[in-house]
Amino acid sequence: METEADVLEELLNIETEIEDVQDQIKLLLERQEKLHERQSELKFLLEAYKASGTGNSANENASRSSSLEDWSGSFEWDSQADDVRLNIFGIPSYRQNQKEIINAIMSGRDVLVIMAAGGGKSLCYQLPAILRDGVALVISPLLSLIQDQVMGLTALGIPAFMLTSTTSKENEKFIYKALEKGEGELKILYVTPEKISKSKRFMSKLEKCHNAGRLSLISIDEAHCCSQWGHDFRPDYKSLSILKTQFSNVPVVALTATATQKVQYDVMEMLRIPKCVKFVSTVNRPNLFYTVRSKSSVGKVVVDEIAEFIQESYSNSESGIVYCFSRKECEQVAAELRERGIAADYYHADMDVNAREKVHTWWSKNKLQVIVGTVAFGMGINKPDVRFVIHHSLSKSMETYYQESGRAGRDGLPSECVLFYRPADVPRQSSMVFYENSGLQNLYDIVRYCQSKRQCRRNAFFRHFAEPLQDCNGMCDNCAFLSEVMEVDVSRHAKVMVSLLQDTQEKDQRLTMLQLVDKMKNKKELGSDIKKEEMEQLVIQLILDFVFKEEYQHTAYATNAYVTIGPLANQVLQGKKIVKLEISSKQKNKGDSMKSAKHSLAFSGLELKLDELREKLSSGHGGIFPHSVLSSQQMSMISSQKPSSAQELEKIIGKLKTEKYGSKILDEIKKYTSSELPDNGMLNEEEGSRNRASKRLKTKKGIVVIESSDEEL
Ligand SMILES: Nc1ncnc2c1ncn2[C@@H]1O[C@H](COP(=O)(O)OP(=O)(O)OP(=O)(O)O)[C@@H](O)[C@H]1O
Ligand SMILES: [Mg+2]
Repeated sequence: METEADVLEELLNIETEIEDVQDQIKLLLERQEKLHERQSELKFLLEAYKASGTGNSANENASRSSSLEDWSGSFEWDSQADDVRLNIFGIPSYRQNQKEIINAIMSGRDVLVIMAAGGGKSLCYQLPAILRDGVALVISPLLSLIQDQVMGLTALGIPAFMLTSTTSKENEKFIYKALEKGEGELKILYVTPEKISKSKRFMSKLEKCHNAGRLSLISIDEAHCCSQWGHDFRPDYKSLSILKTQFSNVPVVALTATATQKVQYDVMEMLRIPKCVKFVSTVNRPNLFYTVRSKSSVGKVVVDEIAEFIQESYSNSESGIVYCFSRKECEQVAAELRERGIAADYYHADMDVNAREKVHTWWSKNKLQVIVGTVAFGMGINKPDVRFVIHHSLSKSMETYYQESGRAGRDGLPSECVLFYRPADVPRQSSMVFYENSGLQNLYDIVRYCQSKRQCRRNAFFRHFAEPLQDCNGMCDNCAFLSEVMEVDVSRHAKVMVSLLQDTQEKDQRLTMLQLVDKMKNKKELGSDIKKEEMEQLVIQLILDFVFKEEYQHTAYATNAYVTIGPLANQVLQGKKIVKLEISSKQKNKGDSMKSAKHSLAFSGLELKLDELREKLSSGHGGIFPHSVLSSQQMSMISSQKPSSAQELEKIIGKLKTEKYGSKILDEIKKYTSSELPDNGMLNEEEGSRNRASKRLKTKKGIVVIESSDEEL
């Protein structure tokens, strides 16, 4: 006979099972949504393959243009464009897609450019701005970006101005006159989007300029700011739709470093350029070496490791960035790096604008080696020769990590991106992002990237941005050290962990990740075959696998993250789910990964001399940035070709720079070559490059040759 108690028990069991099933349904629905998203991305890719008619070569398709028109052919402006490229910009050849984009703009078409950070988007609109008659309007979101650009263009002798809150009355008058009456020399005018949305006066002058046929093109930089789906939405970008409405015959060029399909459509719609020619270059940055290093739980040890890395690999003050989680952490890490002899300072949103600008400028002028920043140190960074970006803590998504790490190596030279990861940083981040739309999903994507010791880091980016896979060329830690990883079956540990958590929950108690790991240590039956760090890694693995989930509770001071039972916990208990953990058999940390990536990172003796010279010249030319005088690439070309006449030098840096700095550069080359040892061409020891020569020898072993040149960027 069934008693009331029996019925009650069965009812309770059924209710628990229903909850369990509901959790699983939710999970499956989420999975279905992700699959749908991926399905549409793949369909798009397939279309792109078909449209380009190039079969299935990933590399060919890494660069896609949505139009069938051929923009790489000959055009009437070719020779003039080549002349401006070399003799004004000092750029010896085009990079991937630049020529085609320039041709499309010159033909009067609207254009959407998706090109990785440092790919060379600026040239794509600056060169047509010079070739076309009239004034080009450039909209850029940040004052600091605008200032850098105007300063760089002015140094090249290009009449570029900005109209912002910092513009003098005199310059404002000049600009308005130039717009209204075509008086004075003005080729490129930079404004922030607020100028378009808020200044009627400006808009009326712009209309006059357009009516007189003098508005040559409109360029919208960092165009992802238009979209709410982008990572940096700016409401003022919305008002830019007026530009195409008012000036329908003027070509609009929208440029951004990353944009998912959704963002691309949004940008096209927002800017009213549905028929634009779209140029999508690969997200691949072949010159970046990606590494994830395991992070100690002791703060001082982490800073020691960062300092050691910088001092070992970048002892000549090559620039870098260290990203931290919080403002307090930034200040602390900067101070500790300074204590260890590294010229570092911090940058975050709590500082006043002047202090921030000062730190940024010092760093841009190589007077400070490292900026320790929060995410606030973001879009305005224009420095091309950042050699390393270190993440002291986890980023909140793959997209932000791609952006932040992508600030390294914008000049195309080998650079490193190192992320210090420890599982305990996950709840720290998740308690900040869990309330954001897809916040946890995005975070778990980057956590998967960090936890993996096998998957190519680069491939993770290709997958994320729905791009065909390309070769990594050994340019990530996992590709370089694959053989040192074992997969260990930890199902037994997972089972114990699940039951432990279930018991705790039944007692109405909660556990954080670290508390759970602590309790696991007391489980005698497991012995000590997996270490504490691996146990932490396992908890995160189980969260990623839906065996556990995170839950949050607000206190007066913080939001705490707890680990609770997830929808697939029963599968582990019933032995239906095998849990595996990737464990390194050897510490691959101690910088060996970096060494394999080193590829002539160090300047040679002559480059070092040129570096000193550009430093001097830049302060003598109104304090422009050293890289505006000579880029790292130009220094390297000069040092290998050693031109001995102005004509030879011109072929590398163009006429304008040769006229300005040529005699000093040639003097430096002459001085240097006459001090070289006559017999074997080895460096004079005294010239010996502050350790660089010996460092070169040390790092020459195991060089990974990056086959890409500029063309592949
Ligand atoms: N064809 C080229 N050859 C050599 N260097 C180039 C070429 N085109 C651009 N550069 C250099 O590359 C660096 C990056 O260019 P640019 O600032 O235009 O990048 P970007 O695509 O706008 O990147 P971001 O998204 O970070 O703003 C600059 O120093 C620029 O002078
Ligand atoms: Mg740019």
